[in-house]
Amino acid sequence: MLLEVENVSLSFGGIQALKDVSFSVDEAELFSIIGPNGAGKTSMLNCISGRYTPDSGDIRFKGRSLSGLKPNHRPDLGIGRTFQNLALFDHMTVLDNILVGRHHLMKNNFLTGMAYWFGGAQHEELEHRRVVEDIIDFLEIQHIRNAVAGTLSYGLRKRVELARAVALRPHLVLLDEPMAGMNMEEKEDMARYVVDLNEEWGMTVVMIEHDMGVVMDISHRVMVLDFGAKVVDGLPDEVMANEHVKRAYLGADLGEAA
Ligand SMILES: Nc1ncnc2c1ncn2[C@@H]1O[C@H](COP(=O)(O)OP(=O)(O)OP(=O)(O)O)[C@@H](O)[C@H]1O
Repeated sequence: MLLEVENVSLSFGGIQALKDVSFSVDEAELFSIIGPNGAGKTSMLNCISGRYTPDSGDIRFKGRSLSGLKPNHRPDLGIGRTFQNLALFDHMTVLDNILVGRHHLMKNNFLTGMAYWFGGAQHEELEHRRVVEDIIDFLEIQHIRNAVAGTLSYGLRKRVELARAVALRPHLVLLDEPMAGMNMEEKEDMARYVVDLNEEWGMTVVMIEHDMGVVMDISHRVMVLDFGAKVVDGLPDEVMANEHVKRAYLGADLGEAA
C-alpha cells in the first residue's frame, strides 16, 4: 500500500472533524473521498498533506510514518496537492506559476518560495523547464503558456493549478474538488486529465469531488465520510449499493447531494 491511514481522529475545539478513520490507497490507484458538506473530507486531505496534525492515529506513506514530519517535507516524499480555492499567482504567467511549483519551498510558503526563486535559483531553470515542458504538453496548455494567470478562465486556471501540483512529479497527488465550479465541458476535460495522469504517468490520486457522476465514472475505489466517520469504502458499485449511502443520497439529486 502506498498510503495507509490508521485510526485518524481530529478535532477543533468541540467539533470532531474526523473520528477514527482508517483506509488505504494502493500504488497507482484513483481513490475518491465523498460525503456531505462538513463531513471531514478536506480535513482528511489536510492531515495527509501535513497541514493538520491528527490528535491520534497514524498516516504512513510508502511504509513511513508521516507523524512529526513538517508539511514542507511532503513534496520531498512525493506528495503534491491542489487546493479547494485556487492558489495561483494571478499576476504571473502560466509558465512561471508552474516553474514555481517545482520549488519545494513554494509548497507551503509562497513568500519564502518567491524570495528563493528570484534570489538565485535560476541555475536550476533549464532542468525545471524540461520537466515543465512535458507537463505543459501533457495538460495541453501550450497556447496559454505566456498568458497571465489572472486573465484566464476559471477552468483553465484550475488546469494550471493541476500542472503546478504535478510539476514535482509526485507519486501521490491530493486533489481538493478539482472540478468545482466548472461547466460540463471543463469537467470532462479535467476528468480526462486526472485519468491520464493516473493511467499514463502511474500517479496515485486521492481526490475529493462533489460530482457523483464523475466520481463513480473514473474512481477505482470510493470512500464515504459522514460526520467525520467512515461510512464505507469500496468499488463504486459497492458504495452505491450501500444502504447508508442510499439513505443519505437517494431522493436527492446525486450531483448536488455529495
Ligand atoms: N481549521 C478549522 N477550524 C475549525 N473547524 C474546522 C477547521 N477545518 C475544518 N473544521 C470543521 O471540521 C468539520 C469538517 O470540515 P471539512 O472542511 O473537513 O469538511 P468537508 O467534508 O471538506 O466539507 P466541504 O464539502 O464543505 O468542503 C466541519 O465542521 C468544519 O467546520
